[in-house]
Amino acid sequence: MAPIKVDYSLYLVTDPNLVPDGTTLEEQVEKAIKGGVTIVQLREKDAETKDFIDRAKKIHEMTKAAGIPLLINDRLDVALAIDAEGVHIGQDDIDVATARKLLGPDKIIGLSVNYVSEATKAVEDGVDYLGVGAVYDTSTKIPKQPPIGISGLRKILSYLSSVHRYMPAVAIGSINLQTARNVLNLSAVPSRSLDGIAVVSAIIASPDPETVSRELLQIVKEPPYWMSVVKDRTPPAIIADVPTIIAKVQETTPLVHHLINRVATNFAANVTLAVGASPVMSENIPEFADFSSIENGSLLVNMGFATPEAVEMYLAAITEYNQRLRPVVYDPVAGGASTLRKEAVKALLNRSHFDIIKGNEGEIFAVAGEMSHMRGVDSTSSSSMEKKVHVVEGLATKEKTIVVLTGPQDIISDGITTFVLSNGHDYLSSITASGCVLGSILTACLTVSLEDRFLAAVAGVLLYTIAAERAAAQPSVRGPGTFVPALIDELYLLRNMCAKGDSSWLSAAKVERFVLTS
Ligand SMILES: Nc1ncnc2c1ncn2[C@@H]1O[C@H](COP(=O)(O)OP(=O)(O)O)[C@@H](O)[C@H]1O
Ligand SMILES: Cc1ncsc1CCOP(=O)(O)O
Ligand SMILES: [Mg+2]
Repeated sequence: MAPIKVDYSLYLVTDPNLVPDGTTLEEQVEKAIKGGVTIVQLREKDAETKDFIDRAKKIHEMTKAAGIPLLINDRLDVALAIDAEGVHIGQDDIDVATARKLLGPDKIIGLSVNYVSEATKAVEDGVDYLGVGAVYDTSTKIPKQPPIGISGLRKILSYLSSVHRYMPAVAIGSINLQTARNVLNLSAVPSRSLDGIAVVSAIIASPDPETVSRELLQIVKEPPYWMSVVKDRTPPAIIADVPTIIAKVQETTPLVHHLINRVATNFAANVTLAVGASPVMSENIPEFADFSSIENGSLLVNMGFATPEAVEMYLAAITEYNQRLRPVVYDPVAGGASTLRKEAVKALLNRSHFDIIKGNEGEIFAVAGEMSHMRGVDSTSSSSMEKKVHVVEGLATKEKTIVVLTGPQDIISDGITTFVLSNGHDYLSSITASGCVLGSILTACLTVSLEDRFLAAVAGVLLYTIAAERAAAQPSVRGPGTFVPALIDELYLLRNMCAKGDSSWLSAAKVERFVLTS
């Protein structure tokens, strides 16, 4: 068993093929150590033994001076030759028992695992830590296994949370400044999270390993960025704060970057303007970095046209917004309607953090991995309210997000507090994109209420559904065709009333708190 309490927070893995021109591996490692890496693994797949030992001795001088462990990848002879603090071995390398026999009880032995079965055996064999992954596609070695994604990480952490003794675990596989937060926070399960991240090219290939290391270490040490303090909530307390949110949208005109289907585009742009926000529809990957850098900007991912190319485009945008901690809303349109869309939902969940996930019953059930009944974009299931709330709360807890399940009654939950809202009008189920445009409004409200996403969701749904009721009551409205323009008008009128401090329209709100009894 490793004798020392090892800090696995920022685990540098070297790769001689990634060193930028004009510098050396030794220089990159030295800068990374200055930047705060907490453990180093020297990996030399092609070096001659003598060269490997010479390099290992140099690097060991650096790590000893910094008081951090040096592990040798796979080669026990090299580890013994320089008296390294331990080794890291793969599934196809020397077995753990033999390594332990050769190295003794005081050296660190780490093992690469992808699956719970491998982790189970590793625990039985008495390794000191697990290297889990590749989480994402990795360019630093030919993957023997497909990437395991966030879901694969969660499976292993769930298993480790049940193990009698604490087993440290680090994740590896394309972890960098864009993906580190998601990997650390989305993989966490109750009572267990990663002990650190293993990083290769993001540091070794960097022109500034010291700064990158420092920024990565800061991400590892910071609290989960979307943890909002969840106070106990009652409908009157929340409704009282709704006008502030709607007035702030008008005051600040948040930019809502839409990735949205062609059916809904124009309607969504006009609804976004009607509530006082500013829409931009762009599927142009090269401009996502610019858009996600805009202050007061946010992203709506509407999966209406879920082609494989579109999914890649969604992921490109989500990565940019996640990295900049800008809000992202996900509308898994028709998420349960086809095998391709079910796969798309999994792919997006595996790599993204969403601040709100909004959909009809079939879509939310599909995202939650429940049996989903859909016909095209429409939900054809009608589960009990208890069942729907159970699914919504479970999804909100698992994805650390706000879930909005829409229908004749809307359900909003952060996993702890759940509201059922009963406003709206039948015409909303007679027009297309009625759910899509709610996504635009939710995104606008979220942008001005990042510290309280639950409130943002309640504000958006109430604004939309009460506007729908008022629009339907207009004498000019005789059916869906005259309803849509009246709805846009009502959204515009209600946000102006809020801007003038008049929230009398909220007296129509029908909001109940729902507490599961089982
Ligand atoms: N039968 C209904 N009566 C009142 N409001 C409804 C009804 N069906 C849907 N809505 C409202 O319409 C909006 C879109 O919901 P939904 O139709 O479930 O979305 P989607 O169009 O994505 O399937 C929600 O705000 C919801 O409250
Ligand atoms: C009809 C249709 N087809 C692909 S996207 C879309 C619009 C769906 O809108 P909503 O989810 O609001 O019903
Ligand atoms: Mg929809």
